[in-house]
Amino acid sequence: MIKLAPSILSANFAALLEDVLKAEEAGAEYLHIDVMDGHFVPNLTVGPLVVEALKGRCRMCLDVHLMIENPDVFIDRFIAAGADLVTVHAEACRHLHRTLSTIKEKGAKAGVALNPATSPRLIECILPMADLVLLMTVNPGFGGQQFIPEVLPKIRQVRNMLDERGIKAEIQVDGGINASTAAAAVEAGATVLVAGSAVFGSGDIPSAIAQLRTAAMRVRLNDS
Ligand SMILES: O=C(CO)[C@H](O)[C@H](O)COP(=O)(O)O
Ligand SMILES: [Fe+2]
Repeated sequence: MIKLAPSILSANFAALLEDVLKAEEAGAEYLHIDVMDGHFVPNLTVGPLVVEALKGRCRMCLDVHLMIENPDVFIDRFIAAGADLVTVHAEACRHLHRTLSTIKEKGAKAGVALNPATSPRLIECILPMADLVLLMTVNPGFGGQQFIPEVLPKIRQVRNMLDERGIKAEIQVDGGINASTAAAAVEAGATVLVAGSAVFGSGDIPSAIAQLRTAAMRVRLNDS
């Protein structure tokens, strides 16, 4: 089953809960919250207050994507605010094993993210402790960018690494995902699709979610 993770990066922040509930009613399983610090990426977004404001107001998995330096400093606060899943960038962690352990000890699921230029070999040793591997399909920092097709072989590579080791972690793809690019990502092995502009920027949230679901399911039906 493919899961959909609309990213609030493209939502209407003046009516955030309304947009979020539309996505939930349309069947989205995760709510993707992009956290940027102006250092790891050249943009600033939201912090734990926004997670806290949404906690208990929707049933979707609160999926926090930390694009920040020194994520260890903030992990506690995001989990206390209600994050169900916390994803850190391998490129931002000096002691990735320790960081993932901390996330799990504090009671959240642990995800590890890789930029388009980073090799999956970097995370080979910690794969057994990851609940999710996020493969960026754009360079992180902004919504509305074009999907980078060169990441597709990397999705396949991570799919094989997980399958060979019998690890059940999800593979999440993030950046430039829409009804046209979703199929290739799912075909390569992705199981969770993040989409910001294609959902919240579409003007019709339920129809955008339905289109993504159809695109993903078509691949699965062709496979079976
Ligand atoms: O992490 C991100 C950017 O760094 C966002 O989750 C991603 O870009 C979603 O936006 P879009 O679907 O519009 O590309
Ligand atoms: Fe993201």
